[in-house]
Amino acid sequence: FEVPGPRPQLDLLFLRRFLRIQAVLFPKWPSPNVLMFLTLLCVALLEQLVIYQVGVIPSQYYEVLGNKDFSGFKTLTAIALTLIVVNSTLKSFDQFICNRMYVSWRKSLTEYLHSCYFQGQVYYSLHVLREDIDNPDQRISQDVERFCRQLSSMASKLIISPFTLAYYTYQCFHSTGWLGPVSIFGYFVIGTVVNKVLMSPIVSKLVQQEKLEGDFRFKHMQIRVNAEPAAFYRAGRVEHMRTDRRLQSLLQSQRELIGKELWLYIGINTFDYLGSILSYVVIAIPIFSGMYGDLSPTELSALVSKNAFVSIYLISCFSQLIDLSTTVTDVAGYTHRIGELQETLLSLGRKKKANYSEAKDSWDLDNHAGEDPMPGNTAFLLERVTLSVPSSGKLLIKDLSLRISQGSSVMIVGNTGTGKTSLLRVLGGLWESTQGSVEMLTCFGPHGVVFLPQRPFFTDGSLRDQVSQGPAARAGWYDVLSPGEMQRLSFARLFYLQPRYAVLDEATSALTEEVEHELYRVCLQLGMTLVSVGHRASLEKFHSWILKLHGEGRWELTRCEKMKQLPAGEEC
Ligand SMILES: Nc1ncnc2c1ncn2[C@@H]1O[C@H](COP(=O)(O)OP(=O)(O)OP(=O)(O)O)[C@@H](O)[C@H]1O
Repeated sequence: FEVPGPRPQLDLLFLRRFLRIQAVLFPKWPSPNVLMFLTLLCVALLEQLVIYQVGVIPSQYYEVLGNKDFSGFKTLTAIALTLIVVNSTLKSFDQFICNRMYVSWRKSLTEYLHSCYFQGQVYYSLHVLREDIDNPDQRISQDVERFCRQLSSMASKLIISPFTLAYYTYQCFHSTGWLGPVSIFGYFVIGTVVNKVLMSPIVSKLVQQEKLEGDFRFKHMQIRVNAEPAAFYRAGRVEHMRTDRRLQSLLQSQRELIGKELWLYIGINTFDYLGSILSYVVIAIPIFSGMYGDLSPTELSALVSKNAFVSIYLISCFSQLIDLSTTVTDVAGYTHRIGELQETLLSLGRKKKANYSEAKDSWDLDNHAGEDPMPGNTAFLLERVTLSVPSSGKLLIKDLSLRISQGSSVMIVGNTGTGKTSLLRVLGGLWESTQGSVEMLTCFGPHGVVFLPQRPFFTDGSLRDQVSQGPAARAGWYDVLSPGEMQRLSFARLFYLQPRYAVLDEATSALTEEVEHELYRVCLQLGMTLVSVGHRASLEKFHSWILKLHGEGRWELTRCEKMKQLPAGEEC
């Protein structure tokens, strides 16, 4: 397995992708996400103020207890209890805002990706024509979820760190001189460099593991969707083996990831424990250099306690940042996967926009009684079109010129794999022609063209939705209806929409000849012009032209003499 493109790492590409995602999470001022982030910043700052107060309480206890001051002890205890209540309330709010932010980020990022994914037919190009982006569905659902969860879990620590670092550096400088902050900063720089080296291989491993996770899930989905044919073929044993094989490679990748993480954990834990010793070394230096020679033992222990808190806290601020390394590697891995998807979606979207007008693409089902937005009686105009299979380059049709106008129905025939459906894909804007121009001069939907693909499309929704909205909740229409029933339902949709042009790709293959005849008759009576792909010769009489594809680019267009004349007065 190789991740396509550059190996995902903690590099400039990561930074660029991360910033691009941030622009989606924080689109403008004042968006709810920005406001939530600022609230989090305020709560985290307040929290730090209280933590500082709580932190210096032990040193005050030393003083009060050393002087046997009972009333001071009572006051101090009351203050400590109040501070603890305030602190825990603020901490809980901090967690609450982080969780809300996670949901809000997930909403923004997923909705953004959805808008790119469903725009034009980008989802089609992504799944059918692009092989470099694995499991886009998993990236949108699972990777975005984990990215937002991990990012929100480190949000409050990250936003507060510049403030706490600045404050405690000043405090540390105040009590230990320049030696304290300089040695702590030096320690942090070394820690970061070591961690960066340990983190990079984890990021690329994580990206690979997520791909294998997606492949494993996809295998289960394949079996779920094709449960019936698989059961007829008795495919259980083979599928069991194949699914287990995917599981094994996923588990192997997880083991390797854990192995690489071990070194990172060793790094993090070593720096954590070194940090706790470092704080006492930093305090010891002014003591041994005789700076506090005139203090009594009680005063000295109060001072040591206060200084220890300041430098321990400064070190712990840095340690917390180093502890975030594992979260950062996760975030970086997901950033690369989401970033790759975003880049591909945007480039596909731009390409689609350049080739196709959005106005022709969308139709509003509730308002289809209005004016025809594209008058004229030609639906498609093909000029010297050459068509090849995008992935293999196999030539299907060469130099085809064709005008499909109202009243001149065309039937496309030819052997298996000669490119009949591919020609419809070009008409529908799913594929691009290799040469020549394809113009669609009408819109999709009730006033223009409706496509009935070879596999009818049903989604969640009521029966009424299936007919009226076509391509809109009851799950499992595919499980409930027989192929023939699905084809009949597709025609119900066609008769409901009554478009001027209907493109039918073997739309009656599962029906009897009588029913097929009846359905085609109704189509003509409703004034539809048909572009059909079919194998039965009995269909020819419903068309004025026959386009025969011979494969390898050759084709033949003939006029059909058998065009059926509908008896006058025949009602549908
Ligand atoms: N997404 C794809 N990727 C690669 N090759 C494809 C793709 N879709 C179709 N092809 C290939 O293009 C050729 C033409 O396919 P097409 O679906 O147009 O055939 P057809 O004439 O409609 O066949 P049938 O009568 O079986 O429906 C076939 O060889 C097919 O394998």
